[in-house]
Amino acid sequence: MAAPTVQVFDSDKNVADNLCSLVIRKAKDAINTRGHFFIGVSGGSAAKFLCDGLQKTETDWSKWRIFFCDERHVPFTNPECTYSVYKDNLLSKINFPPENIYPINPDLPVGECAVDYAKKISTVFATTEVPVFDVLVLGMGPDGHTCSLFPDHPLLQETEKIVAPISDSPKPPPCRVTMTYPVINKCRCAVFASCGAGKAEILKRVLEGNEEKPLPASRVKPEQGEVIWMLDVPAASNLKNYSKM
Ligand SMILES: O=C(O)[C@H](O)[C@@H](O)[C@H](O)[C@H](O)COP(=O)(O)O
Repeated sequence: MAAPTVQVFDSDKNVADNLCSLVIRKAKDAINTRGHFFIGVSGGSAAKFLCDGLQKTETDWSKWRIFFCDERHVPFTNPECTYSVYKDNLLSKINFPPENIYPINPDLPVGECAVDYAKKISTVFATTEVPVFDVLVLGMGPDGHTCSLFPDHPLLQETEKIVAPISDSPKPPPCRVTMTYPVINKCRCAVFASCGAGKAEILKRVLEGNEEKPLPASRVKPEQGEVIWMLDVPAASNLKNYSKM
């Protein structure tokens, strides 16, 4: 398990550009070596970065399989739905086979929905083992949460399920479906994109804190994979050691 790589850029635009370049590079490698590219995506600013940047790219979209690191348990028509953000702002603009993106089924009650989503992932990966994602694109909230894994929440202790429901999310909406550490920490590459001064304090704790009860974002430590943090200067401003790209 290597230490996280921290990359600091002079603007959020450069964070977005570099995030998209990394994803495209990883997609190319995965398609060349294994035939498919399995990616998990998140909401928030990471969604905007990916939707804006990836639509300009050349890739074989038929080889992509897109899943959600977490999703709000709301109908697709609800503006809070992360799947619809990608559908409206990326998929509608590229030639993407609609069957190769896997939203949750929000018509199921949240507990069943999580079970159904875990099954969907295992079916697409065609494995009974924990699936290995090529890339998980993650965001981090100002409380240090990532996916829908929040500080001090019992889901941080999940060791079996790869996807779990949550119905008491401190960040609204309260009901969500989220990947858990057993699958997150099997991925080949986890990349966080975090921008803005509002992230500076928590980033110092996440990256340099060495805390007894690590914050959710600090617990992203893929056994065989890498963790990359892409930050802008304001987000990185409290860190001791970093060099600007
Ligand atoms: O469903 C959600 O609420 C988001 O996925 C959320 O977890 C987000 O990733 C972080 O809050 C960081 O968001 P920003 O990068 O926009 O600050």
